[in-house]
Amino acid sequence: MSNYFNTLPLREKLNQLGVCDFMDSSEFLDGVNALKGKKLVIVGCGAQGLNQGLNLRDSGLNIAYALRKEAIEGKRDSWKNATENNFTVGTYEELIPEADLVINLTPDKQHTAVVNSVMPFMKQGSTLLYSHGFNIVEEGLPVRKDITVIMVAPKSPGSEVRAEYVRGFGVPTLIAVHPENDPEGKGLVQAKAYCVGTGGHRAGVLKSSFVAEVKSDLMGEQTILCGLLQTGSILSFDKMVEKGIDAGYASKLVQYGVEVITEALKHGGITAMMDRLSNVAKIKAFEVSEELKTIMRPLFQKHQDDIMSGEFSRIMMEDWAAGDKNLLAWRAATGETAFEKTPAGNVQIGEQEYFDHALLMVAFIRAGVELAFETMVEAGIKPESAYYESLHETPLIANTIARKKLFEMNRVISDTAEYGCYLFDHACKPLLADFMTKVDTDLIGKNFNEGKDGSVDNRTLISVNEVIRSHEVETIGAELRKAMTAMKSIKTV
Ligand SMILES: NC(=O)C1=CN([C@@H]2O[C@H](COP(=O)(O)OP(=O)(O)OC[C@H]3O[C@@H](n4cnc5c(N)ncnc54)[C@H](OP(=O)(O)O)[C@@H]3O)[C@@H](O)[C@H]2O)C=CC1
Ligand SMILES: CC(=O)[C@](C)(O)C(=O)O
Ligand SMILES: [Mg+2]
Ligand SMILES: [Mg+2]
Repeated sequence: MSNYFNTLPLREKLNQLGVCDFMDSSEFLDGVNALKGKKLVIVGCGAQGLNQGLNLRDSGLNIAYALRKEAIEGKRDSWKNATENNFTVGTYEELIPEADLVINLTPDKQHTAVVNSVMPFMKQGSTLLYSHGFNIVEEGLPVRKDITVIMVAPKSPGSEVRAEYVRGFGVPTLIAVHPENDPEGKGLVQAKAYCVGTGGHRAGVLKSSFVAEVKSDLMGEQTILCGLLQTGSILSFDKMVEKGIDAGYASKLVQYGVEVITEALKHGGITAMMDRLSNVAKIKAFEVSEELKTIMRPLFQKHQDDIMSGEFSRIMMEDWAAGDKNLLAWRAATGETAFEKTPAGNVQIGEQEYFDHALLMVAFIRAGVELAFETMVEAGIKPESAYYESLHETPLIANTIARKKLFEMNRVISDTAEYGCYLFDHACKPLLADFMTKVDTDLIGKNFNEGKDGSVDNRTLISVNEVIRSHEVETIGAELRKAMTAMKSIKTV
């Protein structure tokens, strides 16, 4: 086995990175019919496994879970997830031979072992489905040639795949067929039907490639979605406490603020988020985010470079071989941060206050979304894919932080995302050290508008608005949000 992407000539690399066709809703009129009556067996019942299974069953499909023997015998959480939700549970031997579709929702680090143990039981002409392309692209696992290999990748944490479906919406999703494994030409039809089953077609679907999904998903999760939300949360909290702001207030402002602030982003892009600030605050947040973009751009580019070259995968797989030594140590260290250990205070914070008292967080989010988008597009990822991966998924990740802080985010996201999140956080904090020495409570903790008469220079404001609104993430976002007619507002505070 070897990194599939690195075996491709440059032309083919760019070709596969650039596969990205927005699929019109008329492409999904056949609903789940292509999979109706088929036996769908999900291997793994964790963040994606459970939540996709609940959606698929509600969409009328026949779902069962094949779990490893130790999970069944040990009544592990995956067994509890499946049985408490009244799903049929069995072993590979019991369920895989009858399966028309085997859905591999185990951790990426286990994929080679899992697929090699499941494949011998898979019947001729069955299909293997992934929700992330790591095993195929970064490890190059060869799959039996009679098996169709497809991907349906929700651009969302597992918990929100379910939450948005229950709201009558869904999450943006990338679908793909592995060019090396589509012997009967049925991959796309099955991927579309599965995507309808998860509700993804209500939010937006891109016909993508395994390569494009991996190289964008790793970038989004390591930078804006998890890495910068972690770094920004910790730095914002620590600064407020350093400056004497009540720790309970600081904890609540950060924990719930990231959700409130990004809910505006979800509905109206960076423009809508920035418009929630007063004119004088918007100009300040713009200036701060421009400075943050300058400081962090090289780090975003390094993450994308390491993802493209395979260097990220190499170092992460070294940690797999070391029994997740770093992942577990970094997870424990995150749990020891003051932010994680300080409960949100029993204090009332109004929805607008989350904006007026947290310009720094608004600036972090604008800078991170734009940098992730720009860096992905520069690397050959198409704007539509970059939008889903940088802007739209940020509020979905923020929903997990609002529930139980960074603990919940790092629990729900994949171990792959969690590992990349910590890598970014460890590099970003020192990068921002000088910048943070200049930050005071006007930017985080207190009302920026206090003591100001609100006057601004018109030409400056006009110019700031123009820069914000003309960014490509805003123009492509406005287009893609037109298709999100079922998007619902969530109750944030
Ligand atoms: N988490 C997310 O939000 C997203 C994840 N993905 C992708 O979805 C896939 C699943 O990730 P995620 O849902 O986070 O995974 P989780 O870690 O949440 O769940 C993994 C599941 O696999 C089982 N499992 C673990 N090791 C093995 C093994 N060796 N053999 C068989 N089963 C095993 C676990 O159960 P037990 O240990 O009890 O056996 C658990 O049920 C990954 O490819 C990931 O990249 C894609 C988009 C988002
Ligand atoms: C939730 C998601 O989309 C991630 C961050 O890519 C993941 O968990 O791997
Ligand atoms: Mg992702
Ligand atoms: Mg991921």
